[in-house]
Amino acid sequence: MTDKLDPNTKINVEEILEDLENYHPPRKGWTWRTVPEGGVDMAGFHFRNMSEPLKNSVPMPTAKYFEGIDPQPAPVITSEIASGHFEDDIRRMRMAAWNGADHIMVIRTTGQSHIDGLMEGTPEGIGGVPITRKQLRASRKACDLIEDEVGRPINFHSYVSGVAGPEVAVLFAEEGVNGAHQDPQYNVLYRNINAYRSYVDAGEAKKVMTGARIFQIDGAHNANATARQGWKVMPELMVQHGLNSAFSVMVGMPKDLIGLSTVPPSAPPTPKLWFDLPYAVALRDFFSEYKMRAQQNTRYIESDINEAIRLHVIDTMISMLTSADIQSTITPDEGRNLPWHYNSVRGVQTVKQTWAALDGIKELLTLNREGPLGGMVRDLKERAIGFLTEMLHAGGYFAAVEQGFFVDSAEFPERNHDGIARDGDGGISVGTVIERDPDYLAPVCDHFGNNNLPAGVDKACDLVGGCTLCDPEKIVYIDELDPEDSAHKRLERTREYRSGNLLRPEAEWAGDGVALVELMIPERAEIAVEAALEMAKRMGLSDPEVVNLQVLQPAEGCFVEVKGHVGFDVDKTELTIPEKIELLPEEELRQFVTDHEITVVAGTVGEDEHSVGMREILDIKHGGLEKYGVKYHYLGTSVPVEKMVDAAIESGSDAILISTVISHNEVHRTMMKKLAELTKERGIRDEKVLIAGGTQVSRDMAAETGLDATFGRGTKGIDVLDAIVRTMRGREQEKVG
Ligand SMILES: Cc1ncc(COP(=O)(O)O)c(/C=N/CCC[C@H](N)C(=O)O)c1O
Repeated sequence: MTDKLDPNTKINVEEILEDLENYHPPRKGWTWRTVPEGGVDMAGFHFRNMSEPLKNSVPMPTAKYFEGIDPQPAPVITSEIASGHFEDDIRRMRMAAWNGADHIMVIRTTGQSHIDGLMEGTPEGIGGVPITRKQLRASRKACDLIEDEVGRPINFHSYVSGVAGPEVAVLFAEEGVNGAHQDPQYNVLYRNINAYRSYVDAGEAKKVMTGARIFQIDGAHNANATARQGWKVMPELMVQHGLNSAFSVMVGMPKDLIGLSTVPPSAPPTPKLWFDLPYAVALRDFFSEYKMRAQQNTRYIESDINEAIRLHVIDTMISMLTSADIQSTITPDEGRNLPWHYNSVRGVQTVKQTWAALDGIKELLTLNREGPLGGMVRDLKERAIGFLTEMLHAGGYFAAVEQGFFVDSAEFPERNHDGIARDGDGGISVGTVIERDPDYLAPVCDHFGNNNLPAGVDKACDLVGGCTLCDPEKIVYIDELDPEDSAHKRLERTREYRSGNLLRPEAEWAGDGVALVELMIPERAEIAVEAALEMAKRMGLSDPEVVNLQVLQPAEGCFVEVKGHVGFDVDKTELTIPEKIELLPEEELRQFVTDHEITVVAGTVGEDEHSVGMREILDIKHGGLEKYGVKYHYLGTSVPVEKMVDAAIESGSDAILISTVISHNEVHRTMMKKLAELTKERGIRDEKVLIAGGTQVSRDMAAETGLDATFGRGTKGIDVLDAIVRTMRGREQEKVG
């Protein structure tokens, strides 16, 4: 079994699944990032809100301008995964971790809350992953390898809720799950599980989670997502946070394990900050002793990924203006499909980029609590306290639930009386709370409520020689219940696409063949949809589906995104992979230019009037040679090759750059060969670097035409400079011998 991942080798999922019956997690409990007191310094930049950098990671694309740095925000960053195939998600966890996530949160399969026992094996999930012992062991085992590879612990997370809540909590404690949602209000309000049963179960679950130091996230975010107008439930959200936190403390959970799941509740086009900032401030005023798990808005995201990303940037900014111990991401495509792995990465990048951009913001800006913000904060607090007070007058929590206090569409104290009411004598599992006998005794640890331990017994499980929470060897491991509906069967089907030679695009599952096409259709929406589907079909995409349409102007046209499946495989052994050109570091190129005062002569040769390409190579505007200090003499277009050579001699230039776009009758080759021959005739071939470029020119033409380097489409100034420097340096080294 590999005990270390190689960054250049795909993770071996089959190997992860081996010997799981003997796997036990190397540690239990939640881990926070290491945040150096004095900040973090990278590439000459000082960061104030960052944690230790990673050993291996994928920096942002623009990091290449800043020595490739990849600063890591101080808070834990969450990536949420829900695909139904945990075996495919293991690779996605690795991608998320390399992009900066250290909290992998796995959504459970649809309806798992209503299953009154533990699921076993590795069946396929819908909208999420069946959380089972085998799946947890495989995922945690993969996270062990991935955290070692990136150089930072990973918190694996799922959900404790539903009628099997306590059993799931024990399973998580046994298997080293590091974080879990646990909030009895979730059962009551969103799964209609009997309220009394939910709180008794929650007591047990919280006790067990505490024993294993599993970090708890509450469920208040669900009210944001469920309420008709997300910002109207702000007073209630603070009450919901309070109820779960207070109950958790009563059960014995330490406050450093209690996380408030807070979502900035509104979104543009409303004046978002006037709702979300006062709320964020009021919440942190009330609950300063607890941990803040800031989420991003999931209620007001539609099918446009860019709109979602912009919203999430603002949500992240609100975290930075207030505080976040965990900054959770919502994949920007959650408003249109189950999260695709490259969108999970985009979600993490949103936090990384925003955090770096606004690093230290609280040292530059202070929240003006003397202005309207102070009043709005106070108003929210008063409303929350009023809500709680009215609950007491109504007869307490369970009575308030029965009266529909929660998720009412009005902002308390206004009421529309359309909240979620739950009958204390109703709901799933009603009447299943059984009072314990006075002499009740269970020989298990971390057990909630009265457990009459005999005198002199410190640990309950001493009575039976250890329980599964203390002695993992006592855990009964069930491998598969249905070998046909298992990860192994699915892995057989996808092996060629994961470790063989066949390639298909994928978005969610290995080999799913999903591709996304972006089109601008110059027509009104109802026509644009049908046209886009027809075009996707003709491109060979099967089951095409429009996943996003943005009207650019009702008559002029629409931007349309179409998802579909490709029906072919690409065999990678049949691909010609060009050798990778490693450019010299930019600073090295600049220094060489300075030391040698490099000058070039440039022009378009023959009867050829194309000038744009050469200008792009020369001018500073798009990263031309000028950007690196190179001086140039530009001779224009339709320049005779003789004139280029004369000019190079007269000016003492180091290089001659010719552009030759026209290629009928191979005239571009003729021009290139002529330049090489002419410099030889004039006895200056080894003094000048000879370079040609053009739309029909390719890199391998240099050898056949006798030039030093030749370039085709997409060439940048730095590519040409790299060739000049390498050629000149090579000649210098030859001279030295
Ligand atoms: C407090 C609580 N308990 C259980 C479950 C899961 O319950 P089931 O297995 O779907 O019945 C949830 C789910 N939350 C929705 C997604 C998470 C959200 N996007 C987040 O990032 O926090 C929950 O909130």
